[in-house]
Amino acid sequence: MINSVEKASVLIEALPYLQRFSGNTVVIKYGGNAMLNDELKKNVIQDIIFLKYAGIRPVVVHGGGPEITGMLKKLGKESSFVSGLRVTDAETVAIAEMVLVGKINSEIVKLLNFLGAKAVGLSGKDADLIIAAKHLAKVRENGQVKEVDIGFVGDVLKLNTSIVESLLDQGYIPVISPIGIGKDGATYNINADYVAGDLAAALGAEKLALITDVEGIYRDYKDKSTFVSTLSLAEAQEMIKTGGIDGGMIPKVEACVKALAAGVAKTHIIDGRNPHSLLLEIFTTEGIGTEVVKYRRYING
Ligand SMILES: Nc1ncnc2c1ncn2[C@@H]1O[C@H](COP(=O)(O)OP(=O)(O)O)[C@@H](O)[C@H]1O
Ligand SMILES: CC(=O)N[C@@H](CCC(=O)OP(=O)(O)O)C(=O)O
Repeated sequence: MINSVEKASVLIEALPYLQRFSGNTVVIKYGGNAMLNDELKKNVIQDIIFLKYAGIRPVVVHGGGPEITGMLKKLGKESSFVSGLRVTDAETVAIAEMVLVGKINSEIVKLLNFLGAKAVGLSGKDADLIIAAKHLAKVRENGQVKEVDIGFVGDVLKLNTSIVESLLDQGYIPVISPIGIGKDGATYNINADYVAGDLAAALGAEKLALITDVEGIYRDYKDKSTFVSTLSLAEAQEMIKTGGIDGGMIPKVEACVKALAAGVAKTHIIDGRNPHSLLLEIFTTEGIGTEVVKYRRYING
């Protein structure tokens, strides 16, 4: 148990961060792998509500990859991924939309409201929030990059952020599903990390936090002693090139790169399996995940 002096020092440690971030927008990507049990879900939701009551403007983009995979399996469809992205045929995009918008979004909104916030769920189709274009996956083969068609997988072409800004101005927490609408009228399945990165850039957010199910980034994923707490943009890009970062971590790091390039001050990859990791990353000096920053010497907050 910590004593009262220690308790007070924990609160005081948060003061400069509260002063600095109050009034700023923070985009939080809540990944499907960090939603696997109710207790952890509650912790993440409480952290988001804490941010709101600390004067921060949180925007939530959620994933749900494991639930989509589970539903496809129930329907007799196997999932496959290319460079961390789901191969998405017409049937799969309909199921992904159903799971993301119909199930996961409404559950997050319910929990936020139940635990004391005012949240509003949005699909990328609402108010044309996410206009998408077909994404071609990039595959590295013998040192060459090849583009592969993986179906109804989208890139963010344009974000109409005014609906998000209006909701924030009225005190709501927007909760966004990574489903986009194409100019061709087709529905696109977009990796939630990309939506979060683009949204952080478009909103001029202070921070982008990606909540997942690993401690952060490892230089060598197989060797847990190689955990990195701070990574520069250039180092992260080099790790993607050399294959040090692969699978589901690729879209995360690419999202960080995009947000940083657009002026977002810091991006964080955080382990949602650790209770209250979001608060610890934002309001304590050491943090607990990996921060990806423009330059390594950026150490202030
Ligand atoms: N260098 C790396 N450091 C950490 N994780 C990595 C690395 N390279 C690949 N990964 C993989 O990325 C995964 C996280 O992505 P993903 O499973 O898609 O998460 P989410 O569902 O939260 O978006 C990790 O569980 C790990 O398997
Ligand atoms: C194109 C693509 O891969 N879309 C993702 C969308 C959900 C997502 O991003 O969920 P996580 O964040 O939990 O991985 C998918 O179908 O799984």
